[in-house]
Amino acid sequence: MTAPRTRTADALDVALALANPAPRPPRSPEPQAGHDPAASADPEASASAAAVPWDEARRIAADAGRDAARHAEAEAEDEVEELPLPGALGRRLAAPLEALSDLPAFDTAAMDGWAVAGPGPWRLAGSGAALTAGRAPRPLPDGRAVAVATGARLPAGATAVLRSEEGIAEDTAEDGARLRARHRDPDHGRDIRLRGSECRAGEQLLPAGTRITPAVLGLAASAGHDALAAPPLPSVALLVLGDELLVKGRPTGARVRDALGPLLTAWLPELGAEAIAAPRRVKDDPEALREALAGAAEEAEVVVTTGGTAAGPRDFLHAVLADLDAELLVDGVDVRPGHPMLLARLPHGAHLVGLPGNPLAAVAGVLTLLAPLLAARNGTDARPDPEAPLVAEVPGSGSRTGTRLLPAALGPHGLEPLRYHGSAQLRSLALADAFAVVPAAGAPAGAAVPHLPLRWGAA
Ligand SMILES: Nc1nc2c(c(=O)[nH]1)N[C@H]1C(S)=C(S)[C@@H](COP(=O)(O)OP(=O)(O)OC[C@H]3O[C@@H](n4cnc5c(N)ncnc54)[C@H](O)[C@@H]3O)O[C@H]1N2
Ligand code: MOO
Repeated sequence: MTAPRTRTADALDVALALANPAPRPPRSPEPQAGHDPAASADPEASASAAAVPWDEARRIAADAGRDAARHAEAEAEDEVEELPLPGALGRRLAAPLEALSDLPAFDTAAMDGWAVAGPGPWRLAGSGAALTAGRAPRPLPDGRAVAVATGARLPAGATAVLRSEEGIAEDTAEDGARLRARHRDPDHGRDIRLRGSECRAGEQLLPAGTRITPAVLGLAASAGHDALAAPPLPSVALLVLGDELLVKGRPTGARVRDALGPLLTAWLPELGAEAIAAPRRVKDDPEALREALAGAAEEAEVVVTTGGTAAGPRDFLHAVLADLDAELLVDGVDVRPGHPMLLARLPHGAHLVGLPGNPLAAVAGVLTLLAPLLAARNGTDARPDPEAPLVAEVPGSGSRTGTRLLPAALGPHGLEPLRYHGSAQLRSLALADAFAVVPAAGAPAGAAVPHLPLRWGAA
């Protein structure tokens, strides 16, 4: 994707290139640009001993999603809804999509010109007015031609379409209007879309479970459907933790804006899930968190929390999960950012994805745990990550271990890591096309590395 270069070139130039020296932020004594305080404070010291390798965390999340799919399958039948076409977008087909008619439903002109019957020259039928799309034509006797527009239903007896640029129509005194081919007669069947050449009525076009994309809506409409049957998407309850978070206005005093409520709410449909409600704000208080989690687990298949995953004085997630007898499937992942992310199974079967509070770390948590969980829940097989060369060196991360996920622009020469990749920073993410997956030791320019595409696309 090269568009960000042209559309947002200035912003991208600022964000590009890990190796470039960072501009000094205005009126701020804080270091910036890859020297995010949260990222440079060495969390190794208190990192969970149970942290699993990044790939394994993704596998565990996908396994959990498959479990959830088996569980959901039993209940899905009662919940299938018939949705008018636009409303079914993003869901999955409950049943195979069948064609309700032949496609095309009739022989159709593929070009503007004349429908001809048999070899030329031809007598031009009718008043000379063209058959246009939507009109039912009368049969065309042998030796006749009639003007047609692209998409028009062809008359019975038509053997080919002669394109307008290939034919010469002239009025003759003795015989009325005549048509001849400029060079040679069209071959039999030329520029005719035959009835049923795309599909026959009753034919299966797509299997059950296919994601309903704009293309699927178009195909369903072409094939005669007004509505599609689809079970609801997995439901997600979003709990945003942190007394310091503001929901509007500028960051003031010691308080910051909640970035994750808006980001995650908007991302869920693309991840194949539906939020049950607006993000719920939860106080930094263990009892409030316990109640919120227990309530959310009753209402939603997946509970997503933000913040409170670490071991700070106001981080209560671990304690509350223990109190609820949750089973921790992943407790910390060997990845930066996003290290303290977690995945748990709550007592009545709902899954909980605990995203770190630092916003870029939370996004890493979505890609590592939530996306594989939901994809597998929706029956999507994991595909190998695409690879692309790094256009610039990524230096090693010193004493730190773990896979690194770096927001990157994907251009014609490969992946260009972006500068603002600190775990509290979203500036580069907003311009990124993908996360480059880089080992802790770093990688030289030109090395092919896997990447996780951001399907929303920054272009
Ligand atoms: N001693 C240690 N401290 C920390 C470690 C560690 O291993 N040892 N890990 C660090 C890492 S890595 C991360 S990531 C964070 C994770 O912290 P929490 O998940 O507990 O998140 P909070 O403490 O609640 O918040 C962290 C940070 O993020 C801001 N935040 C929270 N929610 C939002 C939101 N919705 N929108 C915008 N910003 C948000 C919050 O204000 C804090 O600044 O822990 C490190 N610490
Ligand atoms: O570095 Mo944390 O990993 O700030 O997510």
